[in-house]
Amino acid sequence: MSAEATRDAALTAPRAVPRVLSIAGTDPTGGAGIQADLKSIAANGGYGMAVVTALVAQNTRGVRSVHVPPVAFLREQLDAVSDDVEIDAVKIGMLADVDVIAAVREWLVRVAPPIVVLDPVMVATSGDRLLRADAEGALRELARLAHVVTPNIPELAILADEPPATTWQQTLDQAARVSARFGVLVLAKGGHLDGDTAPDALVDATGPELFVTMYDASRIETTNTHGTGCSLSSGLATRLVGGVEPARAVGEVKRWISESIRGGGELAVGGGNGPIHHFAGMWQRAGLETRPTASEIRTEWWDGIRDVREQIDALPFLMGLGDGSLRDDAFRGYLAQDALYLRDYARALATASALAPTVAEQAFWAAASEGSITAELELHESWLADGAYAGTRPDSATIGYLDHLLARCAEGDYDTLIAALLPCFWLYQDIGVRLLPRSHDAHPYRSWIETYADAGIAEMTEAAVGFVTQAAARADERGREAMREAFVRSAEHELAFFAAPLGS
Ligand SMILES: Nc1ncnc2c1ncn2[C@@H]1O[C@H](COP(=O)(O)OP(=O)(O)O)[C@@H](O)[C@H]1O
Ligand SMILES: Cc1ncc(COP(=O)(O)O)c(N)n1
Repeated sequence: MSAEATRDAALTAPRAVPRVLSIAGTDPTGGAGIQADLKSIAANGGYGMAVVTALVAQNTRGVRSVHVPPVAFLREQLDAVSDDVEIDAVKIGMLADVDVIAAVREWLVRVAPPIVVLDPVMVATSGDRLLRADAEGALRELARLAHVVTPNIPELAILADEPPATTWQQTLDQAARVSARFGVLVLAKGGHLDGDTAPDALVDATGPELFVTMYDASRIETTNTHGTGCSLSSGLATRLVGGVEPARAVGEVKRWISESIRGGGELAVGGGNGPIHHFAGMWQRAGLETRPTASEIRTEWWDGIRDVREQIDALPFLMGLGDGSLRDDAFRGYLAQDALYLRDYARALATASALAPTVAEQAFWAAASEGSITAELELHESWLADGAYAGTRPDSATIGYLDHLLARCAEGDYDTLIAALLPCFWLYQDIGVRLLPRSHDAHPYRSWIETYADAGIAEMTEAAVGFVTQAAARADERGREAMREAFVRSAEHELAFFAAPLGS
């Protein structure tokens, strides 16, 4: 892509996380108002912000009192947000009185946010007033500045300045009149009608043609409906960002509110009309698990086998290998076992290649398998050419290690298999690099040490560590634990393998 095309794409693509401002009243029990809005915005994928219009002493049983701070302070809050943050959408809830409405109106005209959803809050579920009766006319006029209004049946009646609808058809007709009169989309909510459905309809009578999109949902038998209207409108504002078709955004938010109403019972908050569970579906689908990064796993796993590494270093075999004092027959006996090991290790590497999810990994494990066989052949040619070890049978350490690897192959789980394959790369490369300073021209095991201290081996080890730890970072907790166990077991087998030639 050219630089211009990249920039154009960045300008036209929806911002990944919409910034959504709620202008509303409070609910200290967290189920309605601003507290519900912030949860809804987050649950629908947005970054939530909040300007408080009124402080409401309320709970799930009802409203106790309302405190409206000075309007000048409301203006300061609104400007503090818009002077700093580019706002993608605004949801407006409780406005309390005419002065608050006037301040919000002036700000809306000046700032012109791209999306405005107005929930014409008038009366709480408990029946308490949240808008002074003398402010209804001002709220009606504010509807002209919104893109979508989300009235329930009593609120729709007040917007229409008519008696409340008693049937769903009357509701739709009334919504069409409000839509045409104020030039706004109306999401009419049938939640307050009797019956076993909770139908909603998006009504657009702003042009010459009438468009009605119906959303049928079965009514959920519950008393946990505190804050449904607040939640629906703020979730909708969030989902409208980025030019999403309103009919589609309503469908999405409706499915979300239904699962959140259904999950409300789990919360058991308060003794009245309880809140909905804004994250019920999300928590169920994704869980609450956190995941470590690949580099954290790298450190944790390496530290986790510190004692095994220290025990390997302390083995007489390793000490003799380092200072060159190791007896020749012990070393050749070890190599004969290693040659047996490498043939099956190569098969396990080939299985990892066959199971690999990406071509890069497939190629990597195939190359490692080939390298392993080549190493086996070279061992025979250089150290074991005299045939003295030709009939060697695998000892119990070799059998134990290979059984572990071949069992992981048989399971067919790529992640645990590559975790089991890793210690052979990592421990040998580490030992090679640490023994290298002790090698010299006359050192009897110089070629062995230099093989494992080689830059090519370091590169392959780095790649293997990368593939394994990235797979572990992607895995869920159980999968990651199974990988770690397979890795530790292989490291322990390496210890037994190094201990075997000298009988520990
Ligand atoms: N018992 C219920 N079962 C299913 N959906 C419901 C139920 N109660 C409300 N809803 C839905 O929740 C949303 C908010 O509706 P409503 O309760 O009418 O708003 P408000 O809180 O403004 O009165 C609507 O989509 C409505 O259909
Ligand atoms: C501050 C505030 N705003 C709105 C509502 C309405 O709640 P509901 O969504 O249940 O109608 C409320 N109870 N409190």
